[in-house]
Amino acid sequence: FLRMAAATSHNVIVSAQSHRWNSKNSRLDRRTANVRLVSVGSCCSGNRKLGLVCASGSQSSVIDPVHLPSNGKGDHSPKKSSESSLILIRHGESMWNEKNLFTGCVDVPLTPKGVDEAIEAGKRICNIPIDVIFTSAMIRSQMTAMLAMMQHRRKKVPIITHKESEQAQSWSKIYSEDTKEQSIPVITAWQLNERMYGELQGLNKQETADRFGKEQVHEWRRSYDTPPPNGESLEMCADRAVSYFKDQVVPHLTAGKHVMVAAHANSLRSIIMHLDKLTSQEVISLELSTGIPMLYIFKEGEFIRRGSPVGPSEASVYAYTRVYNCPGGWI
Ligand SMILES: O=C(O)[C@H](O)COP(=O)(O)O
Repeated sequence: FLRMAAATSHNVIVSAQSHRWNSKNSRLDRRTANVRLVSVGSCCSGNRKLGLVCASGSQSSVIDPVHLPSNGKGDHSPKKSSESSLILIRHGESMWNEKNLFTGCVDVPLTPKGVDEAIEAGKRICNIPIDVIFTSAMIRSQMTAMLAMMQHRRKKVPIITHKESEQAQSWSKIYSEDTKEQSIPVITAWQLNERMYGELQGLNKQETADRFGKEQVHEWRRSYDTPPPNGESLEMCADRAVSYFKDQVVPHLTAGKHVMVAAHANSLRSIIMHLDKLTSQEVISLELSTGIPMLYIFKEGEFIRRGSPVGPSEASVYAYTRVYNCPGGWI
């Protein structure tokens, strides 16, 4: 089956436990089978999943240089990847998500469940290289980024950079190159904040639907160009979030840096709409779950979607799947 799948120019991912991985690997002729065998397990939770995922599309070479498989000539030197990874993650459940309140630009923290979601997300991305982190100016996205990074295998310290004034910049200076090397800059940006929900902020979503009608509230929440009362439409949110992404995030990817962006449902929907070239109709069905990391590979100016990492792979090639969230959207 693997040879047939590979012969039909499909990239095939076989996710199996490491001992099965080795047995399959010994039987396969790696030169003919464009097959990626990964052992999907969690570096932390210990649970392992068996499954076969056929993924067509280009093979990612974003491999952690620490674990590079030898190329058969005894050469273990890290292969410089011509690709960068981009991780997008919506914050974990917030205290107003739990109460089903419209949050928008109100700055509320995570719930304990949201903390757990951020930690779980960190386990799933703990082997994916990250050189710089972007968050919104809101605590729920910053908490998510920090908690996720606590799980990262490299154990680098994420440090929020302060450039709001010359004094803030000078007073937060790090005077050791080694320490800087062991840090990851976290850049906070209001442009990545959640869309401003106007007069809906603080209202209960169900009560609002009862009052204004389900269709009207769905249009406010999911349409591209209909703003909530005195709030931002997705289009208005995209004007700031996508512009910031292009001007500030993409240059890091172009320079070969690996980036994580922790933000919000709608600021990320606007960015994903841009990355996936979704129409204003298609974006209506795009829903993002809290705390689920999404991986893109940036190569030669293009973004290749890789879905949500199902877990760190011991073979350090990242098992990823296109995970659908019914109905219609994906996470
Ligand atoms: O701002 C909020 O209420 C949530 O973060 C997202 O809300 P939505 O799912 O209604 O867009």
